[in-house]
This record gives sequence, structure tokens and C-alpha cells, in this order.
Amino acid sequence: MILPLEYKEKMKKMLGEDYLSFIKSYEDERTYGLRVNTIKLSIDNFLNINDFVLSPIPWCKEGFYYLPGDNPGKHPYHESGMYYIQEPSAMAVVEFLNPQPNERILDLCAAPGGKSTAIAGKMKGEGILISNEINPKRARVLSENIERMGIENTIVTNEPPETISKKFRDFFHKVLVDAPCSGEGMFRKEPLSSEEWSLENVRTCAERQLNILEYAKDTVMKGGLLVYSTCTFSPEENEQVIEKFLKKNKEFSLEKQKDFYPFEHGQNKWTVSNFKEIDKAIRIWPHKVKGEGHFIAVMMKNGGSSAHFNKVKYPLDKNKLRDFYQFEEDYLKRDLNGNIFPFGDNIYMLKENIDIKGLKVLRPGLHIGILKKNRFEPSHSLALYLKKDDFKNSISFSSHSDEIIRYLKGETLNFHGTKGWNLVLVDGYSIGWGKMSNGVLKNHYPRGLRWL
Ligand SMILES: C[S@@+](CC[C@H](N)C(=O)[O-])C[C@H]1O[C@@H](n2cnc3c(N)ncnc32)[C@H](O)[C@@H]1O
Repeated sequence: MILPLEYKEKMKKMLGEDYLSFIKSYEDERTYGLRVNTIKLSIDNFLNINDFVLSPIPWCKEGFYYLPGDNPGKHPYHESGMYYIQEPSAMAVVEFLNPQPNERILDLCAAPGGKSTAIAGKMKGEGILISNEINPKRARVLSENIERMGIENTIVTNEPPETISKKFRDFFHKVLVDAPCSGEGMFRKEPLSSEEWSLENVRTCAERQLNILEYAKDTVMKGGLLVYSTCTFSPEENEQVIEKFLKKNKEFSLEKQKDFYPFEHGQNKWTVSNFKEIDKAIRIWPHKVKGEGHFIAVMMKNGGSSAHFNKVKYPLDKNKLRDFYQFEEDYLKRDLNGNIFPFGDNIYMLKENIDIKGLKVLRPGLHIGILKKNRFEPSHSLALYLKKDDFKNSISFSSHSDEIIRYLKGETLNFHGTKGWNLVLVDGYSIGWGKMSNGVLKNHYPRGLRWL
């Protein structure tokens, strides 16, 4: 791999005798990881059914290395949301964020959703996650990933940090800023990205990162955590951003984390003012672990514990929801345990409604379906959220069958089954909808997701 000369010289100066093993790590193959979606199935159940060659990622119990030849990104299990493909060292960030059910959590720079889907997994459908992304195209991909993983407690927004900051003051138990960065830890994964590297870009990124943190800080409640992470190595974007932020914002302090060998610490020699506190931050290096590298800092907002939280109640127009109630009665074997609310002709569900007025919202909770003229059509999100035993009619295809491939391609299948809506399953786990009539299963797998 050809790396910029200036980059190599900078790393050599920074790492000293470690430099040789660091630079040699670029000759090794990059690492590949997937994280099991425990909202959908348990780790044991996944390990029992999958055909991949997996080995555990030591710092994330849901995480496994896979062999690239297994291609799990192009497998029916992927479409059913059984796992998320994620770079192994990136999995460490949410371990340090340590989300809990019932918390309010903000993921401020969330697309494409690696950290958000892991956060939601640990929240187990309880509490509320706001998954925000500034870039509209990336926000759409984020929203699709939230859908694919069958997540019920997440609101996806598309706003700049300043808007989120104004809207949610002292609100969240935990806020993650997984900041846009110069991506030095991604060069093995995306070799072309090293061509965009420059010292100037490192400086621009550092300014932007500090700016984002300055907005993020207001959204954290007292006693809450602000977690900052990057996938780059430059001290300007890591130790020095945190140093500047903490010097200016005395109500925040770095939280010491449990040592986890072979993760390393932030280095005060890489700060501007020999800032000792920084050794509470985490450094993950590609020459020390099987992963591409990350920086993580966990900060607490001190001063007691207080939060501003106004719950919102949406008026429920039972008449408008009539067709949905009929669907519920005809097909569902359990109550949907949240507040159902219409958003235009769409119906959504959230356990806790919060005020999101004025924000660009792509997904205000779990999408349940659409009210059409005199009928209700269930959404793809609902299919991915439901388990086999939640729905009266289902059809399961084997992951090795022709039928599942034909289903994913959008074909109509000849089949004998119960008339009406059927939850389509792969090896027992939901993947989409089909509607059965006279021995034909009409395919409702979304057009935009169909396999070519
Ligand atoms: C490192 S990526 C986030 C990865 C994501 N957390 C994940 O785990 O999948 C950083 C994100 O920040 C967004 N971003 C870029 N400029 C930004 C800005 N000025 N403010 C907030 N977010 C920004 C990028 O579009 C990108 O999606």
C-alpha cells in the first residue's frame, strides 16, 4: 500500500520504536467483523444456524471475525437483520458507552449506523435513542439500517449538531460523538482514502470535531456521559481535541476506564500542555490488536443529576386507526407494547414519545405501516421487528433454498398456505411480508431492497 510520505514521517516521529511494527501492520490483511443483533436472536441461536467460519472478538461478546470469502453481507441472514457488518475495533466504542435499557441516548454523528444499532441492541427496546446524521443521503442509509435490525425505540433525524443542541438541553443520559475524522485507521480497509490525507485536512477535522463537541455538551444531562471517538491516529484529532474541550468546559471530566489488554491509553506527550488526565482515554492500535484502530474518550458532565424531560402525548384518533386495529385483530398474536401514533398516513410506535417538533425526522419510531384507502398495509420495519410467534401466519424458507433467493429477488411464489398476510421467515427469523391468495404468495419484499 502506498502511504503519503508526510503521514509516514509524522507517525514515525510519534511512535518511535513502535513505528516499525505499526507500519508493518499495513502488510497484513485488514480485519473483518460482524456483530450479532441480539434484538433478533441470541448469540447461541445465531452460532447454531450460521454457516460462516467465525472467531470471537475479545472486547465485544456479540462480535465475531469472519473470513471475507464467506461474504456475510450477501446472505439472506443479513437481509433479515441477524447481524451488522462492522469493523472490529469500532465495536469497542459502544462497550465504553455502556448503554442501558430505559436511558435516553443521542448518537449525534450516526450514519451508517454501526454504533446506533449496537446501542439499540444493548437498550433492548427500552428507553429512547436519537440517531442523528447531518448528511441527508447518509441519513437515509442509517434509517434503512435501523429498519433492517428491527429496532423499535429509535428516532432517526437529519440535522446539524447546532439544531440538536438547541432542541435537547440537559436531556440525554449518554451522548456519543463518533466524529468525522481524517480516517487514518481506515487506510487498510479503503486504500484510496489515504490519497485524500493531508496535514491541512487533519487540522480542519480537528476544528470541526471540537465544534461538534461544543454543541454536543449542552445535550448531556448533569451526571450524564459524553463519549468521543474517532478512527484516526493523529493526536490533533484525539488527545488535543479532548485537552482543549476539557480545559474550556470545567464541568466535564475524563472517566477512568477498566484496563483491557491490549488496548492502550491516551498519551500526555501527544497533548499540547502535557495534559496528564488524557491517560484515561483509550487508544486501539492495528499493530496491537486484530482491528483497524480507534480513539475513545469517556467524559462525565459533573454537578449532580438533573434532566429536562417533557413527555409528549400524541392525540389518538381511533377512527383514523380503524383499519390498523382490524389488522391487529386479524393477525397479531400479542399487543404491540407502545404508543401507536399516526404521522400523516403512516403509523408509528414508540414506548416514550418525546418532543421532536421542528426537526427533520426520517423515522419517528418503529414504522408499523401505511393507512391506504379502506385498508392497512404493514411496513417492512414491522416484519423485521416481529418474531415468528407474534404473527398468526408465517412461511419459513431455508437459507439454502431457491425460494428464499427468489423471494429476495421479488418473485411471486406458488405456495399453499393461509390466505392473507404472511410473515416470511428465513430459518425461522422474519425477513419480510408476503400476501397469500389461491396458492400464490404475492411478494411484498421492498422494491428498493430486492436482489438483482
Ligand atoms: C465516523 S462517521 C460515523 C460512523 C457511525 N457512527 C457508525 O458507527 O456507523 C462520522 C459521521 O459524521 C458526519 N458528519 C460530517 N460532518 C459533520 C458535521 N459537521 N457535524 C456532524 N456530523 C458530521 C458524517 O456524515 C459521518 O456520517
